[in-house]
Amino acid sequence: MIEVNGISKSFLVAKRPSGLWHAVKSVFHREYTTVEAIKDISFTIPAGEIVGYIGPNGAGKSTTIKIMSGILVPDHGTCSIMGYTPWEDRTLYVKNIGVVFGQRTQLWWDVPVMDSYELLRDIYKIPEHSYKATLELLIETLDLSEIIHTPVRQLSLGQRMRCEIGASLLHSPDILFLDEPTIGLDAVSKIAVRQFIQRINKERGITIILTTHDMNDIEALAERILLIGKGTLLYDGNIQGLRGKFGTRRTITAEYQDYDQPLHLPEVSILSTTANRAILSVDTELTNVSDVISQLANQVQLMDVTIQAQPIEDIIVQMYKEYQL
Ligand SMILES: Nc1ncnc2c1ncn2[C@@H]1O[C@H](COP(=O)(O)OP(=O)(O)OP(=O)(O)O)[C@@H](O)[C@H]1O
Repeated sequence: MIEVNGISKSFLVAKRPSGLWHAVKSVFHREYTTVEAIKDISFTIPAGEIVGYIGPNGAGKSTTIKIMSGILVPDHGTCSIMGYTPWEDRTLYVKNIGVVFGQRTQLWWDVPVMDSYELLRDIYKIPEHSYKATLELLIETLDLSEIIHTPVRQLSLGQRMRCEIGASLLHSPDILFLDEPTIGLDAVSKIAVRQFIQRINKERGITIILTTHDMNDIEALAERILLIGKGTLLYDGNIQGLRGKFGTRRTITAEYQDYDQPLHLPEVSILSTTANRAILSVDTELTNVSDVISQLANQVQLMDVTIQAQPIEDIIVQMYKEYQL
């Protein structure tokens, strides 16, 4: 459904020197540098998949999404989405996609949300019967009935985001690009947005490309992760693969009867200890968890032990470090 092949994109950026003399000089002679935003990116995405597109700030995520949604033209490479080249067949192509940029709005600021929706209906030439049916469904599933007649500027961020997602789905697209859809939302709204994304993917088979810095979004939603760093694709696989490759640490929390001697646990990082509790970090590539617990049991009277896998957030930080991002 989506085939991206060797796309690259550079931007020519004017150097802005500091100091008055240099600023005056640059009016007559401007120097430029080239920023390579993405380099030779390739991937394919089958219909119905949810893909998390992740990477640190400035990695090239938005540039890729802009190329895939037809806003930018790459310098090299090809991109075929549902048979369209996004930047060439834009008018026909946009009928098949929905785009939500969490930091920007596609709704008219001063008018009620409903008026924006009706304008979008006209822009996309959505037939009245299917518009009504979709609208009803969106009002119900995104809980819009209380807010749809309110001007956008009076909405909270979470309410606006629900309306934005609704707007992007009015024309029943097959593909949805979501750029930071949960940014700035409270915990309850984040969960509501995630559940909705999951639901439209499951029930309507919409393919979703999600960029986010929120690893909980990724854990909740993405079956597959594409990791980009400094414009290059570094990892393409699932979360389990990521854990296997980078998430080798486990945290052991042990509760025991009061013990006032130092613990002897070779190859283990002791994160904290009190008289009756220790938090340990174990690298499973160096030693295994059961050995650590039996060493511990030889020294203290254990009451309770919990073992936690490394949080996905830590794994990502480790990956960024490993790739020097
Ligand atoms: N219009 C532009 N003009 C000049 N440089 C740009 C432009 N758009 C992006 N860049 C540069 O390209 C690189 C990639 O930017 P991009 O916005 O794609 O990153 P990103 O991964 O989306 O980052 P973030 O997580 O911060 O949103 C950055 O170095 C950025 O400064």
